Amino acid sequence: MTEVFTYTACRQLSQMFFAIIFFHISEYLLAIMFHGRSNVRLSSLLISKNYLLAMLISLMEYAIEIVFFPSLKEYWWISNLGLGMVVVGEVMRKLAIITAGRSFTHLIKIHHEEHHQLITHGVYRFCRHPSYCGFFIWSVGTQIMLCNPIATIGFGVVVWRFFSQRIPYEEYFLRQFFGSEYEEYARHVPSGIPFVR
Ligand SMILES: C[S@@+](CC[C@H](N)C(=O)[O-])C[C@H]1O[C@@H](n2cnc3c(N)ncnc32)[C@H](O)[C@@H]1O
Repeated sequence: MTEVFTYTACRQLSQMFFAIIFFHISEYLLAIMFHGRSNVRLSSLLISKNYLLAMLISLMEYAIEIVFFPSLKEYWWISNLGLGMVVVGEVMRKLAIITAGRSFTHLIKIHHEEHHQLITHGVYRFCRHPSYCGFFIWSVGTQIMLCNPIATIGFGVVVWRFFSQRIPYEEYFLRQFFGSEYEEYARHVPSGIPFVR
């Protein structure tokens, strides 16, 4: 029993830490690649207080459950499904960043800059917000990978609410920058976040 417990915790937690470290370092490096070192702040690591709190709560849930309900963590098909979601979400987000290039900024642009072009090709052909869709899949996937039922629901609700408010705000400016071109794009391509038009 102890051996299984150790293997399970070691494997699931190391997958989690690798996923987090890879996600943030690659975000930072891509930001430097497209915007130059002098234009990139540490905020491009995308680590906020709320994010740290959410990750801490998820690790607390994991610790409590692996001690009191260890069998909950032994559903390997669920954990592997989560791992698959982490990979798919990560690939989707990074494809979005690489496709949009300089048009992709971590902060929402509220003034039109010359180099900012409307991107509608690559992954942007399938949804208007592939990086948000990728992050949504990635973040919920991390909790499914840990077999954390409460944090899975919590992450899903919080991340969905965050993007359901951010998308209309972001698109208000995209409509100002690109006018009818963006209207036409938005008419034919879904947002990529469930139930967000
Ligand atoms: C964090 S990026 C997210 C981009 C997009 N929402 C996504 O999920 O892939 C935010 C910046 O991308 C820009 N942006 C969003 N969609 C865009 C598009 N289709 N073409 C060009 N810029 C876009 C916005 O103006 C904003 O400054």
